[in-house]
Amino acid sequence: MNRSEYFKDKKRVVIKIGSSTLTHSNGLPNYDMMEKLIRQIADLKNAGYEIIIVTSGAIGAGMAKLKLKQRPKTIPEKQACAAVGQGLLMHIYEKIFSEYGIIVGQILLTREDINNRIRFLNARNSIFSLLKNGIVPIINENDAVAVDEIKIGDNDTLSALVSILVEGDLLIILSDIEGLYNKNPLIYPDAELISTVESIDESIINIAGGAGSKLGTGGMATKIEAAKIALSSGISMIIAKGSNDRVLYRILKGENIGTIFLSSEEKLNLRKRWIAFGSKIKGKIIIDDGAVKALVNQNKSLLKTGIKTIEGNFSSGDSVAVLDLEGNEIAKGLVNFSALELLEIINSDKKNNQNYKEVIHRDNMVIL
Ligand SMILES: Nc1ncnc2c1ncn2[C@@H]1O[C@H](COP(=O)(O)OP(=O)(O)O)[C@@H](O)[C@H]1O
Ligand SMILES: N[C@@H](CCC(=O)OP(=O)(O)O)C(=O)O
Repeated sequence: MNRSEYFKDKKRVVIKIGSSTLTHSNGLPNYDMMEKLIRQIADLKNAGYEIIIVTSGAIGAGMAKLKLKQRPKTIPEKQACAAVGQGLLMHIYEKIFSEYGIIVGQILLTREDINNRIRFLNARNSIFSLLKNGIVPIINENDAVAVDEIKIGDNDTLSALVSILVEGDLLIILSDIEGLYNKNPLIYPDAELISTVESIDESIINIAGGAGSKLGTGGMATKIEAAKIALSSGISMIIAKGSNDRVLYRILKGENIGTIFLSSEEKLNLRKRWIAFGSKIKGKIIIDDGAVKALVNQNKSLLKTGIKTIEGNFSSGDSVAVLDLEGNEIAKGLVNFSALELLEIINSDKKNNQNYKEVIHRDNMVIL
C-alpha cells in the first residue's frame, strides 16, 4: 500500500506513549525522550494536526519518587504511586510544551466514563472543548481512584477507546519496540518485524506476548486488543518505537516504519461505536440459528421469536451481548425490555403469540 497517500487526510491523531518510552527502567522520567516527542507534537500541531496524547508512566514515576524498587502489587500502593507520579508527569509535559507556547489540559478517565453514555458524552465534550481552544489534551486512566472493578486496566485499550471517543483518524502507539514481530523478540532474537496487518485473526493474537519491561502493562497482547477495537471502529493503528529519530513525522509522512494495522471497516457512527466498545454488558441473550442469519445476513432487528434463553439481570436500555447456540458473541445491543419483562414475554408468548415483539432494534445493535 502507499502509506503517504493513505495518511494524507489523517489529521486528528491519538498518540499513546508507553511507560517504557516516557521513563527509564527505574521509573525516573526520560527527559530526553519526552523533549523529543513533545517537540515533534508541537510542530505537528503547528502544521494543522489535532493531537490527543494518552500518557502512561504515572505509576512508574511515582514508584521512583517514593523510592520503591518493585512495581507495587496492591491497589492502595498503586493508587499512591499514581497520585504522586501523575502530578510529576504533568509538570514535565506542562514545562516542555510551554516552551513552545502550548497549553496542556489533563483528563483522567475510569471505565465508568466510557461505560456510561452520559459520562462518555461529557468526557468527549470536555476533550473537544480543549481542542477547540488549541489545548493539547493529555489523558491517562485515573489510577489514583481506580480499583479493579472500575479499571480499564491498560493504556493501550484506553487509547483505542479514546480514539473512538474523539473520532480520531489514526491511533499511534509509541513503545520501546519497532512494532509487532512474528514472535516475541525477547525470547526469539531471529523474530521478524511485520509491516502491515490487515485483519486480526488467531495467528496474530498468538504471537503477541506480555510486557518486556517491569513498568509496561500488557505488552503486545494489549496492543493487539487495542488494534481490534480501533480497526472495528474504522480507525487504523500504528505501533512504532518512540525513540526512533523523528518518529512521528516519519509515520505521518507515510514512511514504512513500525507495524500498521489497516482498517478496512467503514467508520461506525459514534453511537454504534459506543455500543460496540464503550457500553458495559449487563446480560446475555442466546438466539437460535435462524435469528443469527436474520441479524448477520439480513440486517434485521432481534425479535422475540429467535430467543432461546437469557442470562443476567439487565434493565430496559442496558447493553447486552447476543450469543449463538455455541456461545459465540455475534452482536451487542441496547435491549428494549428488562430481564424480568423479557422472561415474561418469552414464557407468555407461547400462549399469546407475541412472537414478533422487537427485543433489540437494528439501530441499537452492532454485529461483531
Ligand atoms: N510479538 C511481539 N512483538 C513485539 N513485541 C512483543 C511481542 N510479544 C511481546 N512483546 C513485548 O511487548 C513489549 C512492549 O509492551 P510494553 O512493555 O507493555 O510497553 P509499553 O510501556 O510501551 O506499553 C516489547 O518490549 C516486547 O518485549
Ligand atoms: N495508567 C498507568 C499505565 C498503564 C499501562 O498500560 O502502561 P503501559 O503498558 O506502559 O502503557 C500509568 O500511568 O502508570
